[in-house]
Amino acid sequence: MFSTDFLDLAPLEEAGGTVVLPGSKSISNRVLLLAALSGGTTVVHDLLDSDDTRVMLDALRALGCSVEEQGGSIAITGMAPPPSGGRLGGGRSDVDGGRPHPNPPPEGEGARKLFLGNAGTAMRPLTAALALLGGTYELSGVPRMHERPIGDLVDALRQLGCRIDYLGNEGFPPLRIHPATALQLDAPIAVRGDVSSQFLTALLMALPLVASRDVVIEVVGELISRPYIEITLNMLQRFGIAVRREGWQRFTIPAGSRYRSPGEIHVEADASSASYFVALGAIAGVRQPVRIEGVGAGSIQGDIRFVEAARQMGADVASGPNWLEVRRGAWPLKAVDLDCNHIPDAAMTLAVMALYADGPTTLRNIASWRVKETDRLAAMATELRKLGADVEEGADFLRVRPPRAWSAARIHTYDDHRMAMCFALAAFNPAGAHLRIEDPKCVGKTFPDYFEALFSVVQTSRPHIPVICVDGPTASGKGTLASEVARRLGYHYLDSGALYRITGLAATRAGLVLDEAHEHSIAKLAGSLDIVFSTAGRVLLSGQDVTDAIRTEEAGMNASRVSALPAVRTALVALQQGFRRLPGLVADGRDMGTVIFPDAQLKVYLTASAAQRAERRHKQLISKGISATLAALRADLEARDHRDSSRAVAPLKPAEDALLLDNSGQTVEESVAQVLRWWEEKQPFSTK
Ligand SMILES: Nc1ncnc2c1ncn2[C@@H]1O[C@H](COP(=O)(O)OP(=O)(O)OP(=O)(O)O)[C@@H](O)[C@H]1O
Ligand SMILES: Nc1ccn([C@@H]2O[C@H](COP(=O)(O)O)[C@@H](O)[C@H]2O)c(=O)n1
Repeated sequence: MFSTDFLDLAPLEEAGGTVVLPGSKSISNRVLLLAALSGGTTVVHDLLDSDDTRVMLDALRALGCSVEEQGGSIAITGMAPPPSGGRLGGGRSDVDGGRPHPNPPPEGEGARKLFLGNAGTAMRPLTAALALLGGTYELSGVPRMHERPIGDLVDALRQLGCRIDYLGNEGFPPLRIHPATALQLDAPIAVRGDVSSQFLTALLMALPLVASRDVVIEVVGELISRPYIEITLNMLQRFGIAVRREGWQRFTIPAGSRYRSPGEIHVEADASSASYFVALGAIAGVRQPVRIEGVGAGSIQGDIRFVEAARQMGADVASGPNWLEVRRGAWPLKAVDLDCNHIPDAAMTLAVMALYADGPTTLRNIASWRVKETDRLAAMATELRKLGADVEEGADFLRVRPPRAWSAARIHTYDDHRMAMCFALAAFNPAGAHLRIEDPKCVGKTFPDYFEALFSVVQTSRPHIPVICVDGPTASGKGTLASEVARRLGYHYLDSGALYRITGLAATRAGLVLDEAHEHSIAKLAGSLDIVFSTAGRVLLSGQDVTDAIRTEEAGMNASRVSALPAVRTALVALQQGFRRLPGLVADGRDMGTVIFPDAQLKVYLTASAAQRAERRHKQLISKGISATLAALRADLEARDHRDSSRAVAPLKPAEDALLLDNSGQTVEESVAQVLRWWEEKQPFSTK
């Protein structure tokens, strides 16, 4: 996951390849709660690992469920019934025993506190289940969760006899739940269906816990987002509850319903997450299709119907039971006028596809967007306008006219995963306008590796991929600076010196003398090195860890010797240029800006006085327990600098367009800040 402040997207050109999608959030959180409410153990395969599922798992643990990792799957052992099989919740007389028994708060504590982040799929169903199960709880979340309505659900539960207080604003979390006194199950329970379908879902999942008789739920108003109710009914069926339904207005939980674990259950991939890759294929699947694995025509998720909408806009989609393949069909895409009530989440992706359409696109019946992670109608309109689109925002619709002139834009994401994911698709704009996605880690809610997945199937020409070069003499701090700048920007990092160090080490180990007479043998060796830079910061040569072996002063000197041989340098060019991958690269060395990436967008030539550098290296070695004298170190580095800058090929020197940075008097943070400022000044959406 990209945990940077922002992620800059270079102009993208095409897409093609395969993505395997993570599990559905909607199914994952329903399955977790149902497993917790069932007796015995349920092994859940392909569970989504994201912020919202982590929040649910933490809550279930706090309630006394056992949660165990089992070879990539999760085993949930449900809340046990009370030891005596007796009644729960303060001695209610109308419900039977044997129901799940949440872990009560420790003696003396008022309420068990559950923090549910911004997960509506945890807040709503847990409110209903805990209100019926008994015990005292406080349910809270992030500030936005406290702005998301829950009043209709609380009203429905209060009709039943549940006792729930608002701890902040009336109608919104945080909530305090007390044990109910007596439950009224004889009259139908009325719940509004036109604000969020999660209220009905919450009741459908909670009421089987107390269905000593038929329990009827009546939906007031037009039920929105019906496909999510279909998922709920489907999951309930898998856990032994056969709800009877009359249209979309009346649902009956039969008397004697009781949760039964299916033992094992597979979570299908997220159809809403698939929408970004369906759109990707429609926009950029020019020479090859984008293949999506994990979800397909057989999906139980309503958002799979996004495929129909994408087809209407021109996407060429082939499908199998659990895969989709999407290519560009009509281009530009065809403008549409659509009722999106059945695909509220995925419809956000249509709003971005509309940027590439041949006329205005209208998305209707999307009022529910206003009460999601953010007010998505307002957020969408604001951010689409930044790109140059003409947008009309209605109470429950959005009309998008594609930009006449695209603008580079910083996309604010409002802590809303879907804003980040769908806006990334604007990077294919024909104007090549740059895009900055703010707070990219918000995708962690449902698809933590979204951007990694995206980068694995998109292509662009090399010159579009940003590169920052940091060249300079030894011990000037290039590696320290470059790796930190890469981390802050979410870019790849190339330590080109390590390649020469490895070559020197491999050649020495092969018994080759590091001189001109062996130039071609060393070059041949350099061209065939099996090198891995591990994510843990280790360097492997043919599977062997050489991290420490290449860091000695001797290895540095040997690197300098082999690097003076032109054939060796040539042998390493393609390898180094191969590091230029999306979303960008920071490379440090001696000739990054002059030879390897002459078109780099920013070149920095980093220096410090020889005395400073010798002192830094001295400290570095001493801290590793390696003894050295300042005088010897200074002599060594001056000898190395001399060899590096006087060699015939790619000598150490500043590129003509490099910015000079003498960091003798600077801290590491000051030099990093300086380079990031220079980088920012080069961005098209710079505030300067
Ligand atoms: N601006 C700075 N102020 C103080 N110390 C620094 C600064 N930059 C780097 N250092 C320290 O100097 C030492 C050498 O830095 P680093 O290894 O990054 O240099 P380098 O230029 O990459 O060296 P080489 O070319 O030999 O690989 C490190 O211990 C680092 O923490
Ligand atoms: N682009 C580069 C990088 C390094 N070298 C040579 O390798 C030696 C070791 O580099 P470090 O950055 O790890 O110290 C260095 O002294 C250079 O001789 C190079 O030529 N080109």
